Amino acid sequence: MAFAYLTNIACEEAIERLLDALDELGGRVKKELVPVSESLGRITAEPLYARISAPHYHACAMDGIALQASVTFGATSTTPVVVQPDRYVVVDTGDPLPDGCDAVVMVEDVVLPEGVGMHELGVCPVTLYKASSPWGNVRQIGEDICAGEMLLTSGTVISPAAMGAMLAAGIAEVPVVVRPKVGIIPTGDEVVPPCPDPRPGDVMEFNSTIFAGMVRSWGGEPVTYPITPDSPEAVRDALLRAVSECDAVLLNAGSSAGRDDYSARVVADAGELLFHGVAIKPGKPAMAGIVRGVPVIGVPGYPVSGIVVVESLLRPVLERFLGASFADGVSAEATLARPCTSSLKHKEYVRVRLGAVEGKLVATPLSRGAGVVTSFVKADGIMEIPQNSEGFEAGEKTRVRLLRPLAQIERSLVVIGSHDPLIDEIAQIMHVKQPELSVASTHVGSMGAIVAAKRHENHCGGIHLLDEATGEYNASYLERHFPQGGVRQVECVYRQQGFMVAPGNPLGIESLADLAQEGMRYVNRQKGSGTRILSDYLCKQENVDPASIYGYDHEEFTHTAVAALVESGAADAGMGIYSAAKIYGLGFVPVCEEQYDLLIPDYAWDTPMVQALLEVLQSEEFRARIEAMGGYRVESPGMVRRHYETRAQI
Ligand SMILES: Nc1nc2c(c(=O)[nH]1)N[C@H]1C(S)=C(S)[C@@H](COP(=O)(O)OP(=O)(O)OC[C@H]3O[C@@H](n4cnc5c(N)ncnc54)[C@H](O)[C@@H]3O)O[C@H]1N2
Ligand code: MOO
Repeated sequence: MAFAYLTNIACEEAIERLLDALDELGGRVKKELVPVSESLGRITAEPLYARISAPHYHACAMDGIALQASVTFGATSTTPVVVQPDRYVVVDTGDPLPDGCDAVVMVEDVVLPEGVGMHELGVCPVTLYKASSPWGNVRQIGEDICAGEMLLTSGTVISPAAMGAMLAAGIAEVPVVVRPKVGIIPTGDEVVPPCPDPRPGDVMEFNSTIFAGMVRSWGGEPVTYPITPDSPEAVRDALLRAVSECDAVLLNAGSSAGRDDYSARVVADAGELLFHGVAIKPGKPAMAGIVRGVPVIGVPGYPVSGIVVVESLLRPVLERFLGASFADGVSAEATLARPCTSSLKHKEYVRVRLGAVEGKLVATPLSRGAGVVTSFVKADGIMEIPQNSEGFEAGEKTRVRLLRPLAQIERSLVVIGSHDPLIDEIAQIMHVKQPELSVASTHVGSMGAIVAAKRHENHCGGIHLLDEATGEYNASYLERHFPQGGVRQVECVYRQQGFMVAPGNPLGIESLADLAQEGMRYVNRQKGSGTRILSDYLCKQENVDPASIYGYDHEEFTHTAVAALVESGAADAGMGIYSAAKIYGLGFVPVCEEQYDLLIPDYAWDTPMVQALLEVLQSEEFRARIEAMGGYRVESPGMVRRHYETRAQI
C-alpha cells in the first residue's frame, strides 16, 4: 500500500520544522583554511581582521617631486616659489615618501628653467605656481585598510575584490565554511541515463544535473549517486549510504501516491519524517525528515516541481549550514497580460516572461506544467499566487521576482501573436547583430496579437487573418479592431499552409471531408489562431460539420506541437505550415499560401527593439535562413504595407 500524503502545511511551516530539527541536532558549521587565491565564492567562517595596514608605508600617489609642503606655501600663479634641488626628491607613483617630505607635486605642475630638459629634474631648481597642502598626493599608511580593523564579517561570499583586500591586509589563508555535501539520489525503474534515442517509457535522468547546479550555486558540493531502482530496500540502502557520506540528501521522486512511491515510508522507517505534503504548487508531494542526524528532502520527480522544492526547502538548509544568505533577487511590479487562476489549497509559483512596453512591465504566464522544464529556461521571473488567493485577472498588477536583470528585460522585443518558427530565427539573427537585445515571444494566435496591441502589451505580433468575404489577409481585421488607427501592418513572409500527415500520406488525406471519415483523427489549433480560422473556413467551404471530425476540439498552440502529435501517431492530420512538417519529416498536403504579416503598434515603432527587428527582416541573413527552412516565399519583408494612422474617434 502506498504511503498517502500526511500533511498540507504552508511552506513557511515546512521550513520552520526542518530548521528547528537542524537546530536540535546542534552546531553544524565546519571550517577549513584555504589560500586566498582559491577562495573565490567561498563563505567566510569567521570575521576577518587586517594583519597589516594598506598601504603599510606612506606612498607617493603621483609621479613628480616630493618635498615638505611648507616650502611651497605662498606660491600662486603670480607669486611663484623656486625650490632648490636639495629641497626636493624626484619620485614615482608608489615610491615610499622620502624622509623629511610630507607632500608630492605632480610633474605636470613642475616648471623647469628655460632650456633645461626633464633629465635634469633633480639637479636643477624648479618653479611652482601652486602651494601644496601637507599630505597632498600622498597615500598615507592605512588609507585603505588599518591593521586590526575588520575586513569581512563571517558569512560573506568572497568576491574578487575581497580576495585582493585580504592579500593587501597581510592575510594569505582564509577560514571558510566547508562546502556542505549534498547527496542526490535519483530513483525509478524507468529512469535511465541521458541518451539520444530513449525508448517509450524511458525517463531520462536530468534532474540530478539541475539540482547539482543549484547546490553549487549556493556554495554546496553535490554528490550524485547512481540511479536507484524502485524497491524500498534499494532506496533504503542508497539513503543510508548517502546520509553516512553527506550533510544533506535529496531523494528524488517516488514522493507521490503511486504504486512505487516509497520515499516517505523509507524515511519514516529509517529516521523521523517531519512532513509529507506542502501547500505549494508545483511541489505539493514534497517531504522532509531526519535520518541519522542528516536532513533528507523528498523532491517530486517532475523537474519544475523539483526546482521549486529544492529552492524552497534545501536553500534554507544550506543557508543554515553556511551561515550565509542567498536572499531572493530583486522583485518588480508587473501587469499581468493574461488571467491566471489558482486554487485556495496552495501557494502557486508561476513562471512568467517579462517585457517592458511603454515603460510598463508586462508579465505573460508561461506553461504551468510540472514537467515543462523549458518554462524555467524561458522565464524572466516568478510570480507567486498566495494560498488564500484564487489568482489574478488580466491587467492586474502583481509583484514578480526577477530571474534576469531589469536592464536586460527592458531591451527585450516582446512578440505576442501567431506562432511561426521564423520568430526564433529572427531572435537568433538579432542577438548576433546586437547582443544586448533579446526576444521574448509568446504564442497566442493572431487575434492574441490584436488584443495585446490594444492593451499596449506587445511590441509586435504575427498575424495571418483571412477575410472570408474578400480572400484578403489582415487589413479588414485591423480596420475593424483599430478604428482609431495607431498600428502598422508590416510585410513578413508568405507561407504554405496544408495538412501535416504521416510520411507518404498513407491514408490519402486531401481535404477536411476526408478527415470527417470514420476512424480519422485530427489535431487542431486554438481558437483565435489564424490557422484555426483557416480550418473553420475550409470546413464551411467544403460543407463539413466540424463536429464530425474526431479531434477537432483537440487544440494545440503551435505548429510544431501539432507536427509532434502527428509524428507520434496520436493524430492522422493537423493543419500547419510546411516548415514544421519538414522539421518532423512528415508528409504535407498543400492547401493554400497565406500572408503572414507583423502587426506593429505605433507606440512601439521607435523602440531600438522594433528598429532592430526591421533591420533583421530586411537582411540577407533572414532571407537565406527563411528560404532554407522551406515552405516560405519572401518578397519585401520589413516593408510597411499600410500605416493605420491615428485619427480621432467620431
Ligand atoms: N494519484 C496521484 N498521482 C499524482 C499525484 C497525486 O497527488 N495523486 N501528484 C502528482 C504530482 S503533483 C507530482 S509533482 C508527481 C510526483 O511524482 P513522484 O515524485 O512520485 O515522481 P515519479 O512518479 O517517480 O516521477 C514523475 C515524473 O517525474 C519525472 N522524473 C522523475 N525522475 C526524474 C529524473 N531523475 N530526471 C528527470 N525527470 C524525472 C518523470 O517525468 C516522471 O514521469 O506525481 C503526480 N502524480
Ligand atoms: O506538486 Mo506537483 O509538483 O504540482 O506537479
